[in-house]
Amino acid sequence: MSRPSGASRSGRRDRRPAPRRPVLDGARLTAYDVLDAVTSRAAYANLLLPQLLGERDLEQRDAAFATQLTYGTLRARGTLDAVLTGLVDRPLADLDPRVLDLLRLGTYQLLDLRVPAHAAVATTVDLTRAIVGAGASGLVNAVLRRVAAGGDRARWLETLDGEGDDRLALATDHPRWIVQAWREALGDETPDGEAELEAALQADDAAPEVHLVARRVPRAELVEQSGGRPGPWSPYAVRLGGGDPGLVPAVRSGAAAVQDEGSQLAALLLARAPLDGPDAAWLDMCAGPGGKSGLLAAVRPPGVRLTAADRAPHRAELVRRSLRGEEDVEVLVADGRQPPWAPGSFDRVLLDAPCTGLGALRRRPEVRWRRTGDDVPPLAELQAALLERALASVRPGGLVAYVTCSPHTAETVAVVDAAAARDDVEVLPVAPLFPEVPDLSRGRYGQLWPHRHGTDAMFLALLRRTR
Ligand SMILES: C[S@@+](CC[C@H](N)C(=O)[O-])C[C@H]1O[C@@H](n2cnc3c(N)ncnc32)[C@H](O)[C@@H]1O
Repeated sequence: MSRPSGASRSGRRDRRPAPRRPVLDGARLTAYDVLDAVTSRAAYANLLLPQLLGERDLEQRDAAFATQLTYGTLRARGTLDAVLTGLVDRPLADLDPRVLDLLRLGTYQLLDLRVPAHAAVATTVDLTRAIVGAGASGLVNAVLRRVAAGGDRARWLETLDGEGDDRLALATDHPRWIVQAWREALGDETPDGEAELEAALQADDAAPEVHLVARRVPRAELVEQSGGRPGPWSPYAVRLGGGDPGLVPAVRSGAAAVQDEGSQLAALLLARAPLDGPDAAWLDMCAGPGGKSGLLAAVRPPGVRLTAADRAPHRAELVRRSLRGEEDVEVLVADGRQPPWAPGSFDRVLLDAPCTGLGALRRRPEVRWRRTGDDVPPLAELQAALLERALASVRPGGLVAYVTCSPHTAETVAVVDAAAARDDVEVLPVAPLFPEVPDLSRGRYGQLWPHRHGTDAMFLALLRRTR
């Protein structure tokens, strides 16, 4: 995987004549540029990295290495910082942020990749000299040599000597508060306790498969076009082993799209639930960017009108694009807490609530360190307010599906339990609607997990307004 500095053929800076400077390694430079953007302007690696890889024309092998470096370094930040803390003579927060990112990049290679120590150190020192200056490169050289002398991750974990959740947090690259949130979320449904907790945490560290949704194309045709295989749970899902989904004809035409199979089940929850009485008006209350609306539009029975709303105008615009070509749909820019529609207007409402997104940690390597436990209470308050309005938006007897891409108890069970305590609300168990999906029950609700289902950790709940 590694390449000595000087062997790179790619990256704009590589091609510049630099007689007295080392030729920079394109993969490592790209990884550094993403780390720097994540640190300095809160960029999202999953959006920026593909853009840079496209612009820089890296060879496939280098692009794969850049991806591994970027995602691995971002995910492992807690462990890397724990190692570095003991080796730098000042608080890490007092370092030049560029130097800290370079130290993390080098340390990740030493701990987790089979990059020879001399290559990991030398290439990081070269990068530091070019990006920050010669003074900083001395510090990076000295610190990385000490990291290398401490051995790989397993040896460093012994040295750091954490116990219980601290050990688990370091070993699986999660902040401690997320370890605790996962333990609580797995709770009583966990047959093998700690072993499953560790499996759940480790699953956040593996690259997810790409899933497609066959909206307006038979799934068998999408399987053939994409070379994928049918997803096990959603009748519309195709799981790809590899390849660029953008090249699949049905994706290009809009008849199919990229969508996690768990998100497909969340939309199907609303569509599948049995309903007495009229069934003509559906609402997707927090619809942007329109993934679930797209599937709802495709699977609704004839005669159902779909309204999709989002507070953010640019997100509503994405919903419009996702619903292009669909008839009998309406897209609104609206705050679900103060909706423009009259109470009781809908037969079914999907509330895919804004949440921490902790259920999609596989896709966003930096999110686990960007989020903190303090983010949860204000979101839970917003979720409760939106759920109250969602219940007011359905007619008596109407259904509300409450879903989040987070398994955190405060955003899921606690929000729905509080609403279900009302005497005009009834909980409908989720698992019987998906008999094909094993280990779905979280009490009366449903919980998908990457380690169990190969999906994002979507939470699913179904409520009926009784009067
Ligand atoms: C989890 S995302 C929805 C994802 C979407 N259902 C999909 O499948 O593509 C939550 C959305 O809620 C929107 N949102 C946040 N607060 C809102 C509010 N008060 N009213 C309506 N939408 C809101 C956000 O703009 C965001 O697009």
